[in-house]
Formats: sequence, structure tokens, C-alpha cells
Amino acid sequence: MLEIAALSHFYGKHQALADIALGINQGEIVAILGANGAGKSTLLKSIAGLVKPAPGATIRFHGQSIVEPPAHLIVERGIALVPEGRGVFGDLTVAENLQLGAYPARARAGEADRLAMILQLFPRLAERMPQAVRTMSGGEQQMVAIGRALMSNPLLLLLDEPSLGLSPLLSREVFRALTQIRSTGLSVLLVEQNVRASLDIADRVYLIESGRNAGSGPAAAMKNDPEIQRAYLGKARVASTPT
Ligand SMILES: Nc1ncnc2c1ncn2[C@@H]1O[C@H](COP(=O)(O)OP(=O)(O)OP(=O)(O)O)[C@@H](O)[C@H]1O
Repeated sequence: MLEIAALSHFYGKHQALADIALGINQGEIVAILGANGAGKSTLLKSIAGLVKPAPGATIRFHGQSIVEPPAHLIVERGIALVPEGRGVFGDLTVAENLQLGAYPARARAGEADRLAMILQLFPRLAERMPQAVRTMSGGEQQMVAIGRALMSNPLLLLLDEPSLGLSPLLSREVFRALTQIRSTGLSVLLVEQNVRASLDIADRVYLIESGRNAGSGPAAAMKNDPEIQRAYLGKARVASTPT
């Protein structure tokens, strides 16, 4: 459903992405792993139309190019970004934030059903519809942010560090929700510093180093890869020959 080739991006003279290639199929969770500054957020922003790729890039969604359209038209095609730091409106209530998510034309049909699905996904939001979002915990705010993105009726959800700053309990709730979202047929592109949890829920993984593709494969295989374990899961390298 999403195909990316030759994606580069420059911030002034600094090249944040260099020739990235990536694909996502319908109903998949794909995780992007990489060190701080590797270019993961820039990749998500490029897909969402918030930063423009260098000339020559291909980004196709359901066969149509999304390199040119502005961000609000990319939302209309069915791509929703939950940015790092969530981007919720703190002074507005949970209900108002969710309602704002339903602004695209594609979200008008079935809005009530979608809201019901989101409240089933995150029952604690149902209890707090009139509460101002700034008075909620970080995890609850993340649920609002994901719920608001889902209100736009997306086909692909882009998530930037959804578990950042959350307690282990709330992180688990968010990751469980992502697997439920996948079961409805949506695709998820996930950038996460919680590598273990993302390998547990992802179908496939791409590694990015200094803005370049550095490997990819099924999450299950990646979990057992000694290099991944050493670089991302904090496991010491085991000597291959006894001394
Ligand atoms: N607006 C900007 N202007 C200039 N340089 C930027 C800008 N945004 C990001 N960069 C630089 O581009 C590179 C990639 O940044 P990006 O935020 O995409 O990385 P990341 O992998 O998401 O990092 P992190 O895990 O720390 O969030 C970094 O070197 C960063 O300093």
C-alpha cells in the first residue's frame, strides 16, 4: 500500500535521509529502528507531507504519488501521523480533541461508529470525555492522540515514539491497542525507542543508520539476530570461540 524509493531529505546542508527505500503492506505493523538522529522522525514527516523530499523521491500510497500534495491532502488519502510529543490540544476536552480529528472529508461517514471503536480500544477515554487533556497523564494523552488520528479514518497510522515517557503499564496498553488496530486491517508504521516491545508486536522491521537503510526483515528473525540484540537490546556479544 505504501512504497518508498530514493527518499532523501536535507535540512539546509545536513542530509537527514539518503536514498531510503521501504514498503508497507495492508494490515502490517512495520517498525523503524535506529539510533537518535538516524532520521526516523524525518522519514515519518516526509510520508505525512510535513517535510518535502529532495527531488527524485518516490512515495506512492495505493499507487498514487504523495510527494507533491500538501499535508492536509495526504490526510485525505488516509495517512494519519501521531507526532512525537503527541500534539494534542491541552485546553480542550477529550471529546473535543477526538472531534477535531474527524475534520477530513473522508472521516464524515461512519464517525459515530469510529468513536465507539476508539472508546472500546481505550476504555479510560470513555470515562474522561469532559476532562481537559492537559490534566491527564502522559499515557492517557497518548491514547487521546492515537484516538484523534483514528478519527480521521486512516488506512495507515504513523506513530512517532508513542511510549515515550509512559509507565510500563500504560505502554503495554498502547502496544496492545496497536495490535487491535492492525486486526481491523489498518497498517501501522512505528518509530519506537522501546525496541523489545516493538519487535514483539511488529511484523517487519527496517533499520536506519545515519539516514540510510541498514537492513530489514521479519521482526521474529530480527529478535534473534545477535547484532540486533547487541545494538538494540543491550545483550553482550557472546564469544564464538572459547579461550
Ligand atoms: N528542523 C531541523 N533542522 C535541522 N536539522 C534537523 C531538523 N530536524 C531534524 N534535524 C536533524 O536531522 C537528523 C535526523 O533527525 P530526526 O529527528 O529525523 O532523527 P530521529 O531518528 O527521529 O532521532 P530521535 O530518535 O532522537 O528522535 C538529526 O541529525 C537532526 O539533528
